[in-house]
Amino acid sequence: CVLRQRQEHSPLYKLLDYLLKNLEKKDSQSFFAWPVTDNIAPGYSSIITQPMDFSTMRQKNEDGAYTNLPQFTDDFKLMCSNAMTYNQQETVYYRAAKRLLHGGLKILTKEKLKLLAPSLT
Ligand SMILES: COc1ccc(OC)c(-c2cc(C(C)=O)n3cccnc23)c1
Repeated sequence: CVLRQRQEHSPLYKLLDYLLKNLEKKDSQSFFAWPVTDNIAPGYSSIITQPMDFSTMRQKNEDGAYTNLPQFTDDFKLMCSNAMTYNQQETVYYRAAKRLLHGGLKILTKEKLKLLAPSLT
């Protein structure tokens, strides 16, 4: 059998993996861990045309689909705004999304992060 060369991960991959772990910690109820299904959220797939969740973001990072930090940040914002579109303002999901968005953007837009090599942002 051909020995699979262990793929070295790029600096961007490692940064996004680190950021993902920290963002997922903010979702203590795992509302954003997996894709929202029409079973748990009636009509979801006809209202939300671009679904996004942490497991999809993780898979995209594994696949090398992110080539810079803004692409990753866009998916994070999409995930939160989907929840603030589908769910009414007074729901636990809307509030969780709003909290996650603000807490997450603080990490993602830190000046320190932007000082990283320009190729990462
Ligand atoms: C109550 O337990 C769970 C478990 C997983 C969920 O989404 C992956 C959700 C969930 C997550 C969402 C979102 C993110 O809109 N949602 C909306 C309506 C009804 N349920 C949800 C809830």
